[in-house]
Amino acid sequence: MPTDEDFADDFRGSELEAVGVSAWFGKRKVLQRVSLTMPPGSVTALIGPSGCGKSTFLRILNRMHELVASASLAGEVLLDGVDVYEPGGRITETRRRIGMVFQKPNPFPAMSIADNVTAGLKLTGAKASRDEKHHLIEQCLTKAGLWKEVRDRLKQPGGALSGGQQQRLCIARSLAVRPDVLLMDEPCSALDPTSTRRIEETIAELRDEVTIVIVTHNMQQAARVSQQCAFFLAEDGTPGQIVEAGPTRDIFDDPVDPRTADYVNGRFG
Ligand SMILES: Nc1ncnc2c1ncn2[C@@H]1O[C@H](COP(=O)(O)OP(=O)(O)OP(=O)(O)O)[C@@H](O)[C@H]1O
Repeated sequence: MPTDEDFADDFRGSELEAVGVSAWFGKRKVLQRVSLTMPPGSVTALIGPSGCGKSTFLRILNRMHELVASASLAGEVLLDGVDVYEPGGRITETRRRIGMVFQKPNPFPAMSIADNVTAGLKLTGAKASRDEKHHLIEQCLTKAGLWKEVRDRLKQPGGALSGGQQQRLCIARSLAVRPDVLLMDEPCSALDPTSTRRIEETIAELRDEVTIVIVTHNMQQAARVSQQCAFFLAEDGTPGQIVEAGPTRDIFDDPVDPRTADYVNGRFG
């Protein structure tokens, strides 16, 4: 059961590194030798046109890719230097340490707000007293920027919240199992501009504690929230590759590759 001290002392995020990652669906190769370091204390944005493999790459990072029957992959994903695909490695532990927030908010709609936050603890087998749970609920909802809005209605169903609130509830649920990395797959694409801003503020507040990797189609959002960007491209039916990765400012203001400049300036994609 995580305590305040855990969050305060060692909830600092981990380094995630993809080394030569390729991916297939059946015989079709969709990613070609992608390498990327995602450092702690920072937000890495994955950008690029539709279909270039950003979501596939994200799902490889926490072993969700293998849930698809036809899917296969090559390469390594190192979490603090240890390959998450190492034989004998525990999938549930990888998915606990590397959490995921999806495009569409997916709280358990009939479950209370409070129970939604602690829902992941059952999967990890963590035991907690009532007081510990209450403390964790407040802590995670606070970190997700939702506590003040819901503290008087914790027993109401998660499905009764607005879309933006539901997404912040999902972030709180992810945080409750104390991840080292949080993957976010277009977390704002179903939200209005105000809710989007609220999530972006939450991301900014969380990045000192958990390494964040976010897929976004919104270039303004990538520029606002990330410190590092990776531009993916799958040209003419070839598998997706990283054209260029580096500090966000360089990718937007001084990219090396003309294709990066064209993409971030909205000339294609
Ligand atoms: N479950 C699947 N089965 C077969 N092919 C898939 C599957 N999921 C994705 N693909 C294919 O893999 C390629 C990469 O898809 P992916 O969703 O990773 O791209 P993306 O860059 O995230 O796209 P978008 O920005 O539209 O979400 C695409 O050609 C897609 O059609």
